[in-house]
Amino acid sequence: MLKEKFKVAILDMNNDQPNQGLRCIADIVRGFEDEVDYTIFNVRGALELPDTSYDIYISSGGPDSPLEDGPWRIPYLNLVQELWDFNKNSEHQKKFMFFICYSFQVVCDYFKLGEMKPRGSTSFGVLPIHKTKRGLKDPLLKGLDDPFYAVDSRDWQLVQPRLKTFKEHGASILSLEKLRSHVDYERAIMAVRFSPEFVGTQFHPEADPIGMKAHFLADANKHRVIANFGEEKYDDMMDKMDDPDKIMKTHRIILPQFIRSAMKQLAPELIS
Ligand SMILES: NC(=O)CC[C@H](N)C(=O)O
Repeated sequence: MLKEKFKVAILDMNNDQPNQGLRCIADIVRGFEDEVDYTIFNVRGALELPDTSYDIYISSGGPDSPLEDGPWRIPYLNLVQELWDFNKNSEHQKKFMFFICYSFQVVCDYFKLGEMKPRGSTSFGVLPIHKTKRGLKDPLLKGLDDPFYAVDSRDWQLVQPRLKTFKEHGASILSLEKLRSHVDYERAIMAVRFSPEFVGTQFHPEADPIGMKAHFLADANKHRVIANFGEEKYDDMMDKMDDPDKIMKTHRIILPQFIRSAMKQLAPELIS
């Protein structure tokens, strides 16, 4: 008998801007091509949204303010709420959702988990991400060191978590950005488990060294990074990209592990 494939929806939040993220997400999902079919939806650029018939939803990063009042926002949040309610009301069948960077920010703001605000300066590069106590035990980050390394690229941050709201939702903080020595800064929240099925990261778990390297070797991008962050930061970032223990490891573990574990929960008898 032909096995039915799992349905994956990739929600492209890039607003038609060139980016590396979507190719990386699609590459990871294609790694499961025997088990899944996937469709890409251009949410901000073309107001496309999946219905609730998919099993797994992966929502990408994207440019500009996560508080932007675009026409995509209400329909997008309605979908998130519908999937959230579905999980609450369905005992066995569940919907799985992964929120990356921009999507993480949008949904953390929607769930009112903390203050979403612009940073003093852009955070950009391959940075160490620290696990919290909960993060050390959570299956999302299993197999990664503490700290582990990931691509961070953002002007916004989620700080001052509302712990009461976290508790009410059953959510937990899984990782934080590096401790900054100047005391006035607050550490941004880098990963959240919203529920057993909904998770998100402020960093980019999909980033792969090949794409990142190609992107930053291109003259225009190289010059932009050097002009904004200096040559030292550029060289440091390029070095870290080659290190198999840094973004390659994060790329290989987080999203594939999420997809595998979702499939296992969706149809335990089909996956060995
Ligand atoms: N890489 C991203 O998705 C960035 C998200 C958002 N535009 C920010 O600057 O914080």
